[in-house]
Amino acid sequence: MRELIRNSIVFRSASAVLGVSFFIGILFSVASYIYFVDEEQDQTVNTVYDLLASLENTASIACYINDQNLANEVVNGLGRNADISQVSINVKGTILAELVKPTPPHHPSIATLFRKNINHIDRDISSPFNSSEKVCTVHMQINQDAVFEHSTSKARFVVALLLFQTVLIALALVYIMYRMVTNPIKSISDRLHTLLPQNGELLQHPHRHTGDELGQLVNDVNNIISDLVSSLDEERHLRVQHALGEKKFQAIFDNAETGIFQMNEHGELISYNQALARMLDLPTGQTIASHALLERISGQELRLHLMIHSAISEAQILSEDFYIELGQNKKKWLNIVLHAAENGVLQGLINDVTERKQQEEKAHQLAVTDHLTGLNNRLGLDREMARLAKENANGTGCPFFLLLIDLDKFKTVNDTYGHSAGDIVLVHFAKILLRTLRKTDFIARLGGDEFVLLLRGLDDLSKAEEIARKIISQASRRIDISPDTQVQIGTSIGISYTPATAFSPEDLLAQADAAMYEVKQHGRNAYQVAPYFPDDPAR
Ligand SMILES: Nc1nc2c(ncn2[C@@H]2O[C@H](COP(=O)(O)OP(=O)(O)OP(=O)(O)O)[C@@H](O)[C@H]2O)c(=O)[nH]1
Repeated sequence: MRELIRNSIVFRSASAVLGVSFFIGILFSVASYIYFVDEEQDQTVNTVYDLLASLENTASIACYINDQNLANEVVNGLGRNADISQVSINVKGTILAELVKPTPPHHPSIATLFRKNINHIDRDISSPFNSSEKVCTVHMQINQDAVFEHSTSKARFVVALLLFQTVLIALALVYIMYRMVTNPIKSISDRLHTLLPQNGELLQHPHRHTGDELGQLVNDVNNIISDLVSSLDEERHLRVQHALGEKKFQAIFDNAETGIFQMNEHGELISYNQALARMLDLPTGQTIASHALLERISGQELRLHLMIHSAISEAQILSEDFYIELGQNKKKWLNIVLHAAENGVLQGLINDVTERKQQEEKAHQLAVTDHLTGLNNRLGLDREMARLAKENANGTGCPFFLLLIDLDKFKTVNDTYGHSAGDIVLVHFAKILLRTLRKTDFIARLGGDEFVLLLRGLDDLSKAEEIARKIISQASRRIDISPDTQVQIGTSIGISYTPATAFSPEDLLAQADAAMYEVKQHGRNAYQVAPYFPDDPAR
């Protein structure tokens, strides 16, 4: 509390005014004191001279006629002056009259610094009849202490008056400052302490300060308060809106069927909703399974990291499908949509697209399947050949044999027994192929009675020839097209080969086709191996 008072503007301004006033007052008082002491001492000496002048004629007569009584009167007259301690009249070295007064002991003080050094006055007295003839000398000893005491008492009075005036002016100044400045400021400050702007309260103008600087200050503070209150109202309104938005988002986040998540730039989950936990088969609980997504898409992490990098660096919304396995026979396709939010945080959505993927797969399968035999069709072959060509070019492929098969005299079956009989033959032949080949081999019907086999991973021509022979043998057996009708067909096979190096699918097929054409030319129902030129740059 004492500290508060000491720091208050009222206390400090009053102290400053009083301090400055006293300093100036004391300065002027000291100057006035010195001046008055000096003046008074000069005045005293002048008075002594005046007194001597008034008695000079009497002294002149007393000396001239050598009248001791008259000289004593002059001496006593001069001696009545309190500032003279000793008077004597000397006539030609002889004292005619003398007065010596007892002097009190001298007490030195700091004030005596201003004392003038006037010891004595000697005055030559002229003859009453001839002013140029000196008849005697009057010697006066000055009582310096008396002169000084007399002078300082007057100066002290003046100084006291001056100090009193200073005190009065200082107090008046303090009072005026208190009434006009510090008290109004204090009342504004006290009001500000208890002001409740949210209740619409404003500062009041101090009494008689409406139009001056303090009035302006109050107006400005009120304007700031009003602006502040309206800003606070706006902010409160925004906060409410924000809270509502958050609630809505939280409801969507909790109840959405879509998985919603946040992840960091390393692919670690920061937060996710229930839908995502269900999709990834995560245990429900407080702990965030941060590595769950990376674990579930095992083997495709690089794709996710590339996606994260692009989302951040290109500020794009990216979408990709990922394949996950949740235990045995529980496979899912998830579509992940990702975009960078801020500070390396990414937001994303995950949808289960397993059904769509399955339909796509079905459609794809349908597109590459021969409807009659269930084998691959030409499109299927083209895609498979393109895939193998890419693998071989990348160095990740394998050698294989291509067998191009064309049934012999198939047209006759169609023409003799009808198209459906031809279909039975085609399906029968397809079954032979499926029976004869490994699961890893590829079988396609290009159309009509033309088939292609890809014996993958096979590097041994004798084995390819053995398979060709087996097919020819099995296909040559009679086929029942109805309980009482049988047909027999033959097969012509052209064989081409590629090692695990880059190859041209068209060339490989053309080589087999040429070999097969040779077989047709030379009696059919046999196989022919296309010549293999490992150094042929055209391969
Ligand atoms: N049944 C049936 N016949 C088809 C189908 N697609 C094409 N064909 C017929 O299959 C026949 C194939 O003709 P070719 O291979 O030229 O006749 P081919 O008698 O085998 O002659 P070579 O090969 O020289 O022995 C044509 O008659 C086509 O109409 C089909 O899906 N089903």
